[in-house]
Amino acid sequence: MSAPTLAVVVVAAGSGTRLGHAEPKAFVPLAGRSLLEHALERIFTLAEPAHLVVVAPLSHRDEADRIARRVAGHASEHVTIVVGGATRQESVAAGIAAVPDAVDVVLIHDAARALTPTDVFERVVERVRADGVGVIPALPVIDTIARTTPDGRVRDQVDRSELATIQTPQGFPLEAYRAAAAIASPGHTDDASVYAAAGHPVVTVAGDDAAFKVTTPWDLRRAELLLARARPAIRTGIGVDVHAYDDSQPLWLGGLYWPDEAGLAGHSDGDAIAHAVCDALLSAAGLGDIGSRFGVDDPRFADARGAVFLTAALELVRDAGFDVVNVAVQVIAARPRFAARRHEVEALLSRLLGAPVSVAATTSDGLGFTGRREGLTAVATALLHGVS
Ligand SMILES: Nc1ccn([C@@H]2O[C@H](COP(=O)(O)OP(=O)(O)OP(=O)(O)O)[C@@H](O)[C@H]2O)c(=O)n1
Ligand SMILES: C[C@](O)(CO)[C@H](O)COP(=O)(O)O
Repeated sequence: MSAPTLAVVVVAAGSGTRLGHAEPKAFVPLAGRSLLEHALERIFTLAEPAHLVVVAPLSHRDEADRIARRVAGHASEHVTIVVGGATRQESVAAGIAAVPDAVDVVLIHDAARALTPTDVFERVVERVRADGVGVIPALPVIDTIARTTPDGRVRDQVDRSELATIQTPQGFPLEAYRAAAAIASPGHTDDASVYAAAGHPVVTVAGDDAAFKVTTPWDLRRAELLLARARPAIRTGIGVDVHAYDDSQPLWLGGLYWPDEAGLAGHSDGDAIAHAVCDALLSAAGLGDIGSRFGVDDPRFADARGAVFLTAALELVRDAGFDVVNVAVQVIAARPRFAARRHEVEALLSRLLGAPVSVAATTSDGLGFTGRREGLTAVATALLHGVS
């Protein structure tokens, strides 16, 4: 991919005092994913490729890096993570400094506006490119606005037809924005005011109700409800896992220990059934896969039994607002002889997942690597039901 000429700076370094969670706001979960991840997903569906700069708190720099690279996938080379400052304005400055020089248009976006639809980004970019001005999404004010005194008395009303509420992303020609930011006084609460203070024109395009800033616990609940409504009630997923036999290892399969059988090689205990089921659950919930969720560098999962992975995957799926309807597994292997313990495996997995799990097994009639008794394959499907 040639170097993008668009950059998006996502500011995610705020603490979220008004939301009141232990972790910084951008890392608070919303339907199983962080606010930051939701925000980035909507940026990576932009038609125009963009260089992404995420501005994170020092404490969550590595977490931001993991999230951004997971969402960016093959575009990860165009991701930069920087550490933010004490105010939003300082965080934006840190982000802008990291934007590559090949960029000509920059968008500045709040991670807290996690559900901002992609078309708002597109409207802003299009207008900056067309007119070379600063562009901000805006919505009309719908409430009556009054000027009040510090002790709560109403002084007068303000003509709301002249007012708008301002959202992000806010877009600018990069060079002009950098020059404006270099001479800006502190205390700006958005980027358009930095740009306008240097004498540049700023225009509005239509904002979107879904681009609201998650600020209070009520906002988070509203975001959860919006996602629940958008989510289809039923989802299916598929998972496949293959492991080679390793005579020096004990066999753990379907959560059970199989004495006198050759084990399976692999990270953790090589339980291909449990791993395929995890992938099916995560895939159905749109939560990635076992490798990206429970990486080999995560000490919780070194040498972990299948049940540990299944319990962790189930927790993620439930946090994302789903219940498991059922899981089906097909094992393809010459050994172990499965029939004698099938019911035991089904009972154990069903108990772990709180839903029926059925397991079937077949050989491959001597064909392929399973036929040559080199390894075992497990294929699983999962059906989930949205509950929130
Ligand atoms: N020092 C800061 C302050 C804010 N932000 C980011 O700017 C956006 C808008 O700020 P706001 O929602 O007000 O976030 P907080 O400052 O975290 O919230 P609060 O005022 O409740 O503490 C958020 O995405 C936030 O992460 C930032 O990157 N650096
Ligand atoms: C940039 C912004 O989201 C536009 O509405 C807003 O100004 C951020 O202000 P905050 O005081 O940092 O929440």
